[in-house]
Amino acid sequence: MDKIDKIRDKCGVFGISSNKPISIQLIIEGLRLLQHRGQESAGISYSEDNKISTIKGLGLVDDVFKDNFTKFVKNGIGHVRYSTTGDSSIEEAQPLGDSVISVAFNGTISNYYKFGTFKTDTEFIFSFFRNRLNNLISSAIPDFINLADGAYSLLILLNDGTLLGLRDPRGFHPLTLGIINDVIVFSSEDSVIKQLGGKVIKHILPGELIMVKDGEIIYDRIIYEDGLPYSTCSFEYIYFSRPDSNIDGYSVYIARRRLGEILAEKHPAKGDIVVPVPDSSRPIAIGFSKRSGIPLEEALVRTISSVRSFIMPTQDKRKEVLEEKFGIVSELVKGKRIILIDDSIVRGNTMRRIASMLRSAGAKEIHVRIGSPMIKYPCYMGIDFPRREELIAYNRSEIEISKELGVDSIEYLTVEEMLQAIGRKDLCTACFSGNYPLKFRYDFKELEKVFGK
Ligand SMILES: O=P(O)(O)OC[C@H]1O[C@H](OP(=O)(O)OP(=O)(O)O)[C@H](O)[C@@H]1O
Ligand SMILES: NC(=O)CC[C@H](N)C(=O)O
Ligand code: SF4
Ligand SMILES: [Mg+2]
Repeated sequence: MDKIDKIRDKCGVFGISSNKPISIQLIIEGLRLLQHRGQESAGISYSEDNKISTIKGLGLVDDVFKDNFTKFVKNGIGHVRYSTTGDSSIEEAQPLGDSVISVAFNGTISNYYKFGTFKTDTEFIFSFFRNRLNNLISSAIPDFINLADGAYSLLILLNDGTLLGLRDPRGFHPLTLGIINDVIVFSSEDSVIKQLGGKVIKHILPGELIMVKDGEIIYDRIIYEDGLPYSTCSFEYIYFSRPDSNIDGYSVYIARRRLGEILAEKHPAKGDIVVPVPDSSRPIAIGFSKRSGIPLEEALVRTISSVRSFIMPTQDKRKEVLEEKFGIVSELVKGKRIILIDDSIVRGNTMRRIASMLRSAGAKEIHVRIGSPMIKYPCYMGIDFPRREELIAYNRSEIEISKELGVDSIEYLTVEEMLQAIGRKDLCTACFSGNYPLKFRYDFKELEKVFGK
């Protein structure tokens, strides 16, 4: 696999705990609805007769688990992965564990490489807890929180059926607790719980540990508090999460629409139509159109529904997806001044492709407006932007980027405007600002080497 070109997404976790055996299809369904968070591998661990079994495979949830796969279990965890450490091999897929303990997590342990030779940060988590099972709550988890830096929305399954859910003290990525027909569930995103006919009990707080077993909550406490605010990933609002999700009480859809409104106010453009780059930027374009009064037209049509280009593992694959991903309604763009809206630009693959499609279809002018700030720095907290050189905004001005992309103008939001739009100030902005809300200090050259080799 081409590591140099890799920019990867984050993962999705889903866990269940029931007082009577239920079909494992509930976990599969949960993972399917979280597929947008990881398309590299899918897996499930469940406990039965005091023993954990794990089934996992490479590919999409439907490639790994067929419709007729049945099994009745009380407690289990599932995972869809995009690797931020190691490879995308089956050995490194999650859940990762043995017959006694299994772990599934979303995030990146930024300092895992300091604790030994581990292929992935997940392997570090597994080995950390494997030898400390007797004192899990009293010392192992507090010790882990003290030692580990970075992001983790973590599920741990034990052979006796106990299921633990833990969110890191900065709350980088979401983790939600809910109930679906008497079954307690953990899910990366709350929209999935609602879609499956359940109720959200709570957004798990930073540093909060919840323990459930056989459908009952047996422990729920904030076990680590240092008085520092959340540093939730702003990218969850901009791109990763589903628009119908709510993170810590803030709606993703409304945040995206506001990003578009503020974009129109602070970075207006003269144009005939506003065109979103499907899918994630749609609510941003709606906000832009509403605030500017310029009509929205879906001149770009997404032709394959299930694939996100940015999270494909190699540059070739991303280009392949992009070649097939968009169709264009030429009649809408011919001779027109287009205001083209996307949520973010990472490498510029998408924008390059679309700009050339619009030109070929006869667009007169292309003005790009982006619903987030320029991505200039790597991420070591759950998404892999391993090398600065890959990022189109690294060491380039807006004018240079517009030339590089072949568009007439480009403007991004500032960090302040983005925070104002989302309505939260307590967000991580490291990939935009270079301010890393990590516990320890690092030599960033070393991190680039470890994560971006
Ligand atoms: O600059 P790039 O490296 O091309 O990455 C940025 C693009 O990737 C994402 O879309 P993606 O196709 O992953 O998913 P989406 O359909 O949900 O927008 C994002 O929404 C941008 O369109
Ligand atoms: N995207 C993620 O959350 C990845 C989880 C973990 N760091 C892995 O590499 O598997
Ligand atoms: S650096 Fe960017 S992508 Fe990474 S956690 Fe922070 S906001 Fe999210
Ligand atoms: Mg997109």
